[in-house]
This record gives sequence, structure tokens and C-alpha cells, in this order.
Amino acid sequence: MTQLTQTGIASLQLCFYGAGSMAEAIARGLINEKLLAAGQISMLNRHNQERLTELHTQYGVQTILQGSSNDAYIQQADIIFLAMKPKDAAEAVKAIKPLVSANQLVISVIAGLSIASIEQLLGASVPIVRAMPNTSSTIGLGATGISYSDRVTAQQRQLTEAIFQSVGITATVEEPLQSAITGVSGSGPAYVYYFMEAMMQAAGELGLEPGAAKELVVQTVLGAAQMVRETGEEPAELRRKVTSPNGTTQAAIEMMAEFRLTETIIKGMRRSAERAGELGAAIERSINE
Ligand SMILES: NC(=O)C1=CN([C@@H]2O[C@H](COP(=O)(O)OP(=O)(O)OC[C@H]3O[C@@H](n4cnc5c(N)ncnc54)[C@H](O)[C@@H]3O)[C@@H](O)[C@H]2O)C=CC1
Ligand SMILES: O=C(O)[C@@H]1CCC=N1
Repeated sequence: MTQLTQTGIASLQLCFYGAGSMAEAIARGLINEKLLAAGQISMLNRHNQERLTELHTQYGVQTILQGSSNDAYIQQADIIFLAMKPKDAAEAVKAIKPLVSANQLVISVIAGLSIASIEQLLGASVPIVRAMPNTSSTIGLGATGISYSDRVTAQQRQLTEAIFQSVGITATVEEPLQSAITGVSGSGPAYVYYFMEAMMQAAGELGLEPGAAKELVVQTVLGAAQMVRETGEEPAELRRKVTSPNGTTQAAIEMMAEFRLTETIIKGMRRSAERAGELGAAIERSINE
């Protein structure tokens, strides 16, 4: 196995343990952004050979069905990504304990799963990164919150930053803030899609064709986000510039405020963060059962 301390990214082997949507988003992003070649990435799953064949065909990554000869891929990986659902995490991580050593780096993207729980499952000598990315990593526009265990070296931190920065922006946070990151940017893309679905539905009800409705909504959301980024102005100020006194926007916003849109969004985000804690606690219980 390559020593992380002596190597560049070009010679690393990454293994995604759990080959679902988030693993695909990161792997695809890394390949698209040319940080890694497809041959450096392996992906394994519990079952669903069809899914693995599809990933191999689409991206050229190495794929292995769980239960066949996947041990070597885990043992030889410099970085092991834990990317299964929280409910499967305890059992899956326990199963690889004999294959993981202290000179590998384990990066978990599992919502709620604490560094302490991973250490409990794999042993305290293994360096652990807890990350909360989002699916926009697929196109290099992800946002990832990152926390480190004490065992992670400065070089491994740099490497982790390089991986996630190649697919978007990163924020290093103390571990307790990972639930907040989950509520903000981990689940965040879904809130925006939900909002877009509602805008498209309304556009249809107002008489627009579905194709036109979608194009107009996508451009509106993209343009608004880009305006915040490029002008450096606060969203509230940009909103004020759209809102003519007693005009159409004011009428719309008053209606949305009457239905407590702000409070609804805040409640939803708080609930996501709270749910991350619940998922973590459930994993802890299953480890200690
Ligand atoms: N989807 C998202 O937007 C985000 C997901 N996450 C986290 O990423 C993790 C994965 O989420 P998704 O990719 O959405 O789920 P998913 O259901 O698409 O993928 C999970 C994969 O893990 C595999 N798996 C389950 N048990 C396994 C085992 N014992 N051995 C090997 N593979 C196993 C499943 O076959 C499945 O392909 C979750 O823990 C989630 O909290 C984090 C940030 C964002
Ligand atoms: O819904 C979930 O639990 C995962 C974590 C953040 C986004 N998706």
C-alpha cells in the first residue's frame, strides 16, 4: 500500500464502500475534475450487480460485488470512503475492521455517524474524517463540512481538503457542528429542488408549457444564486431591488409571509439537523447492543 505521507494524489487508491448516490456524486466529480483517474477508484456494494456494472460502464471505475473478492480493494486502498445508509453503517463498518489499518485514512459521509462511533468500530488508531458533502459535488459545485479525528495528520488534512475542494467548497468545523452542516448544505439541495418543483407547478397552473416553465425556473434560480455570489450583495438587498413598492413581488412575498415561509424553512432545517443527531444516536445504540 502507498504511504499517504510519501505520495501525491496521482498515485492514491480510493475505495467507496457503499456505491449509492453520494458515492457516485463524489467519484464522478473527482473524475470530471481530473483530480483522480477512474482506475484509482473502486466501488463496492452489498448487492445489486446491475448498479455496479452501470458505474463501471459509465465512469470506468473498478467495481466489486460485496461478498466476492472485495477484501483486497479495502486493504489496498489509501482512502476508504464509508458511504452506506446510517442504518447499515454499524454492521458494514464492523465487517471491515480486520481489513483496515492505521496507515489508511477513513472518510465517512454518513449522516449522524460520529468519529467516536467509527473509532469504536474500527479501533482508535485509525485516522477518521467525518464529512458532510452534498450531491452537487457531481458537477464540482458541492459544499462539504469536514471534521477530523486527532489521528489525522496535517498531510491527510490537506489531501482531504484537496479531494473535497476538487468537487466544490469546504468548511472545516468542530464535529458538533456537523448536524448543522447537514441541515444547511447536506440536505440543502433538496429544499431548493422542492422550491423549484413548486415554482414549476405554479408556472403550469398559470398557463405555461412544462418545458418553458422548467427553463424559466432553472434560469431564475441559477441567476439569483449567481447574483448573490457575483455582486457580493446580501440576499435581502437583492430582494429589495426586485420588489417595487406596491408591485407584483411585494404582493407575492406578503402572501408567502402570511403562510410563514421563513418559519417553515427554519423549522425544516432545524428538523434535518435534529434528525442527524437521531441517526447518530441510533447507530450508537446498535453498536452497543
Ligand atoms: N444523498 C445525499 O445527498 C447525501 C448522503 N449522505 C450520506 O451518504 C450515505 C449514502 O447515502 P446515499 O448515497 O444517498 O444512499 P444510497 O442508498 O444511494 O447508497 C448506499 C449504498 O450503500 C450500499 N450498502 C449498504 N450496506 C452495505 C454494506 N454492508 N456493504 C457495502 N455496501 C452497502 C447500498 O447497496 C447502496 O448502494 C448516507 O449515510 C447519507 O447519510 C451525505 C450527504 C448527502
Ligand atoms: O437525507 C439524508 O439523510 C442524507 C443526508 C444529507 C442528505 N441526504
